[in-house]
Amino acid sequence: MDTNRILKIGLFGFGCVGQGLYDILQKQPNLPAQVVKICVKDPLKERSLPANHFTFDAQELLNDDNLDILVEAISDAHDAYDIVTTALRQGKRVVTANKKMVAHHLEKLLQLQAEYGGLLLYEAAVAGGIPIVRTVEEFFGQEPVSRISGILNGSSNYILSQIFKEQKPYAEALQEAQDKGFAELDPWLDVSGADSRHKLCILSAHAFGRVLSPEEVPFIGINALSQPDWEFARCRGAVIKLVASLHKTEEGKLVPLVLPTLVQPTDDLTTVEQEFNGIVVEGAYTGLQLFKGKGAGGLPTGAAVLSDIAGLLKGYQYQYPKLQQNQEAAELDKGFELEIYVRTENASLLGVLGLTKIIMLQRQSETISLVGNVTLGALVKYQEKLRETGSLVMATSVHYTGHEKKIASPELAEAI
Ligand SMILES: NC(=O)C1=CN([C@@H]2O[C@H](COP(=O)(O)OP(=O)(O)OC[C@H]3O[C@@H](n4cnc5c(N)ncnc54)[C@H](OP(=O)(O)O)[C@@H]3O)[C@@H](O)[C@H]2O)C=CC1
Ligand SMILES: N[C@@H](CC=O)C(=O)O
Repeated sequence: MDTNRILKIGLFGFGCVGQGLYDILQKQPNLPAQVVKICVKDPLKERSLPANHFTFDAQELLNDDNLDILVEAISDAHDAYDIVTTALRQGKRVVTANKKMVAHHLEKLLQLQAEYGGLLLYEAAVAGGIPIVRTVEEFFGQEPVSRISGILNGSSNYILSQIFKEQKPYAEALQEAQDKGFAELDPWLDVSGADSRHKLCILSAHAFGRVLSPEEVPFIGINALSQPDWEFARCRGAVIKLVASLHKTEEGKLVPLVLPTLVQPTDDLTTVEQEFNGIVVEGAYTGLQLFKGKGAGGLPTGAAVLSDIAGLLKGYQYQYPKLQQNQEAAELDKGFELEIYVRTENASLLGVLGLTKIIMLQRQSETISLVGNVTLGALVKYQEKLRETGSLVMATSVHYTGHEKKIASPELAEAI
């Protein structure tokens, strides 16, 4: 960071990410940046720093004109929105880690920056320490991208690794993800796939020039998985990963999805384990590239925040080149078909999903499992019902292509 005076930072939140940033700044005293004041919520909580470092009043930081940059790293997306929009209305420079807030309010955040001259960066909001936002924004700014897909939630990936590799029960693996600071305060966001969907929406604006609303992205999480699903994966010689994917069809329409997905040993994502994230970007000229790194945790995420701080100091701002290029927002391809594995106790749901090319796998008392093709439109429409009924929808391939009738294993296949 090249500045001739100490940069004064006002920090909101002193949990995993806030503390991560603070610790990095302590580890590198040569950095000309200092956290001057920290705003937190709970006055009764024990802190690792003396009390005079903290305030419980957000206005104290928002009204302090001596602060150069505000860093927002709190767990509450509503309060984060209030803090960030207030700061942007004051024309301030802000870094946020809050993907839920950015995904739900990107249009507004862009408008406020244009209107009041403030700046907002959010590298930490997507894939922790992997510099994917800036890579997509900068490197892929001019090159058409046809697909961006991968593992965007460290907690889910950690849990799946623990279940597959260490044979740990789900609840124990989730508790570990929470203890290690990977999980959200409300871990439903992680295990339901909602957090991955938020990150996919953010990447969409940079990679495809389309501000996707989270409501447009169907999501099913790893919380829907149970024993027969692991068995199905094993029979197919695959592992299960939570994959978020956005690709462009030949007609130029978009297909966004967040689903547990069968990943084969030959697929790039198979090497992405524990809290790591892995993102495959397919560019028109560069072809496929895999970006892999720590997707959660205090230090990797704190490092992403630090890089945004340094970026702001140098006057860096997102240009959203794809948003500038796209005059008309790309439509979603609601008719796009993909092959899925479904397990449900709600037979009527199978009817409304409009599945085609069905292969019945198993019927055990109330539980039915089958493989068939479904459209994106049906998943968007019935995702809530699927979640409510504890049904699982899992993509049978990361490539979403082959609709070929492949029987999972002779012992599972009851009838065709
Ligand atoms: N953990 C991770 O690996 C990553 C997290 N993120 C995102 O970063 C943000 C922070 O996550 P994380 O550090 O894990 O969360 P934690 O739950 O560890 O910490 C949250 C912090 O926010 C504070 N806080 C909550 N509400 C308020 C409020 N209204 N005003 C002031 N402070 C408040 C809490 O205060 P108190 O201490 O008093 O409870 C706490 O210090 C979230 O948006 C998360 O999604 C992004 C990438 C990775
Ligand atoms: N809870 C998130 C934290 C980083 O974004 C995750 O597990 O990926």
